[in-house]
Amino acid sequence: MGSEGNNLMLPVLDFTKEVLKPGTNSWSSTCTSVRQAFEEYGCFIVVYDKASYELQNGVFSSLKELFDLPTKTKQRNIYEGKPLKGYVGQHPKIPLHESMGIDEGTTLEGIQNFAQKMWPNGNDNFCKSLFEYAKLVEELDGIVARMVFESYGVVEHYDKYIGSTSYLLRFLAHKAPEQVEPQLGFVSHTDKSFTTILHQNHVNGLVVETKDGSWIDVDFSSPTSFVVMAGDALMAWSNDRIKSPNHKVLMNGNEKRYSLGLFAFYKGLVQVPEELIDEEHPLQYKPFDHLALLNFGYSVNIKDFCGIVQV
Ligand SMILES: O=C(O)CCC(=O)C(=O)O
Ligand SMILES: [Fe+2]
Repeated sequence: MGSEGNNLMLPVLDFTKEVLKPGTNSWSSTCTSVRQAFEEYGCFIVVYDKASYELQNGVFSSLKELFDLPTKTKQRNIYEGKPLKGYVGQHPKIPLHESMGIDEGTTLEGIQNFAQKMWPNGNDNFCKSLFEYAKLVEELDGIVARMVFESYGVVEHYDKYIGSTSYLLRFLAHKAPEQVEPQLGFVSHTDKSFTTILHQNHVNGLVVETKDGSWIDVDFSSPTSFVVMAGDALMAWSNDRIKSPNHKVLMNGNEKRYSLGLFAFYKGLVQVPEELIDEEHPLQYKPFDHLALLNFGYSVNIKDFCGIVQV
């Protein structure tokens, strides 16, 4: 099912058990692996077993229920100036794709407001599953962020990150293609987030571009697998040590794919830490307002927004 028939794989990092305790040996070695994976691929797979079987089932049956609603109902979730939030579907260029998002998607209030729009009589199961899921993934994002900061020797950035980050929770559905050949589900792009954490049902489809232009089919069909991806804001923060990878969705086979993305946005100025500027790595980005980057246009290059032209 390879997009290019290659055998490339993303690194797989184990985030279960004692790895999650700062100060242990496994924590320190995982911090190093996180940094290496980010610098080499811009993303990696994490094995994270906090979500029970019941929760997984609850989340994916809620997503099915959501996308089975009439288009008119789904269109009630409008853009309102927040990229990634408004309903997208029946787009002629990507006919298999549908998506919609919840701003402040890790808060019960955000999830309930969204559910109210979709189901005016309420939907407790949806709210309960999605809130529990969002909290677990938010926690995972915090662990990854702490590991990144620690691996670059700036662990003191962690508290500020946790206090200043807001999350957009995005739901995606991709229909199975009618053709035998793989079909584009979602166009190639980089994320504008600091980090994005993706999860899916058992149907693969995510493809990620490597530095040398090959494409990796990402197998994260196991219920305990998550993809952690660097967005443009992490690329800028790291002064280009980490590159936000191009990625897209290619659909194959005859099953529908449901996926979720948790997008972290920093409410305030993102600035390259002094520790990451040296002769080998001259400053590449001016301090920038992350939410302004998002509103600047989803397809713009971050270098046109806040990049420093090297002379
Ligand atoms: O569905 C996926 O796995 C990827 C979705 C994605 O790239 C996005 O929402 O930005
Ligand atoms: Fe993406």
